[in-house]
Amino acid sequence: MSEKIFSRASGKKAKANDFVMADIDFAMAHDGTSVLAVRAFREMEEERVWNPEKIVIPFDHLTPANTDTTAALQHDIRGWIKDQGIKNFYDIGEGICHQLLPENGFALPGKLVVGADSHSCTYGAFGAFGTGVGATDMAEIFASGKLWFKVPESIKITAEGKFNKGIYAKDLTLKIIGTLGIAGATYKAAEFYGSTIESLSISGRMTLCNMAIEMGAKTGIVPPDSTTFDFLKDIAVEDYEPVYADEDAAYSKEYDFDTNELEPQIAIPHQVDNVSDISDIKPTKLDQAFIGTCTNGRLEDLEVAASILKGEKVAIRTIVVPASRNVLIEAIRKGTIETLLEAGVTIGSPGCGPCLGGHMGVIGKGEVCISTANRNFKGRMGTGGYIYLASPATAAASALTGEITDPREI
Ligand SMILES: CC(C)[C@H](C(=O)O)[C@@H](O)C(=O)O
Ligand code: SF4
Repeated sequence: MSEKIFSRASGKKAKANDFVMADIDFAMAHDGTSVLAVRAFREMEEERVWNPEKIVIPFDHLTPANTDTTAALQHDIRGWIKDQGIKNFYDIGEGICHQLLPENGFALPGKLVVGADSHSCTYGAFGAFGTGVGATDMAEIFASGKLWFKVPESIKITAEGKFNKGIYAKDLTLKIIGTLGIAGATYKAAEFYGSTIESLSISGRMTLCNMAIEMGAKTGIVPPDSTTFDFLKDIAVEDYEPVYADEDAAYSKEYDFDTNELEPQIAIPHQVDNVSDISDIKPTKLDQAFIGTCTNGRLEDLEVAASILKGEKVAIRTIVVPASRNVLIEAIRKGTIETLLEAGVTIGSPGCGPCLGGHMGVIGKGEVCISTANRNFKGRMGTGGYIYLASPATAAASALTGEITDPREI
């Protein structure tokens, strides 16, 4: 799939390990990285972006601004965006970049979608080649619409079977990363196949592809099917042509997972591949639960949490941050937010929230948080804190008891 996408984007037959200069279909930078990309763009003495229609800028990481420094930087970028005529600008409260690009039809099958954020691999859920680059590379894209790539080799990950009750895409994702390791897929494109993958909703596929970078992958890709096309029906911003791997496509490695007996999975601090079945986890007291992020802040995730918390009261600080304004509105319409509020949950404004420790739920020294995010690095949510990663169901069940709890036992 990757060779086909790069062949189209570079205008010549691209094979794994070739170096190509590729045309970017859509480019994204957020409030954090746009500051650095625009600085580099100015240093390069560039004046106009190559195509304002192709650039998408969501403000999500530190929004609403947490300090006067952040506010001033955001003010400057808003001016630049206006000046450049960039219409696809999503200001505070609209949501997380990796939620907004899909919701607004920029993540499309067969496209090359590049973001100045490591989790841009999320767009692979739609059969795009989605990948993250540094801010200076993004400045080059802003200027020319092109960037060089080494075409990655591909690995094939097949998951067969049906989840039992209480098991979700996040559990499969953590299982895969725990098995391959944080460097298990370095610079590879991970293609996902099998009955489990086919049965995943768009939301579940996004959870899976979102974390491809956590095993070092350049991207994760799910072949587009009717689930994908239904989702994109009225929202795709332009025409697209899906690509599929050939029957005899070469993979540098293949992995098989049986999901019939999968248990809830937990990633233990401070590494994402330090993954364990929940039944092997020692009793662990918690100070906070956080449900949100580009990994698990969608409507489905909030609904799973609400179904567990309905009519109950949380035992610890519990923060829910919807991934976008649309998610929040839908969750209000369906009564999900009311259920969560009645259970004692704190709702944050759509965006990254405390995911990377900037605001809205940072944890203190020695504190322990169960989180639905994608990273549990040391200090990420606050110096001296401990982060356990899990599904929204496990996080909600744990919020009720105040310790890591199997959602199948609630
Ligand atoms: C701030 C940004 C550069 C960073 C990333 O690229 O991933 C952030 O989104 C994260 O999740 O750590
Ligand atoms: S929600 Fe977290 S992982 Fe996702 S883009 Fe924001 S900071 Fe990065």
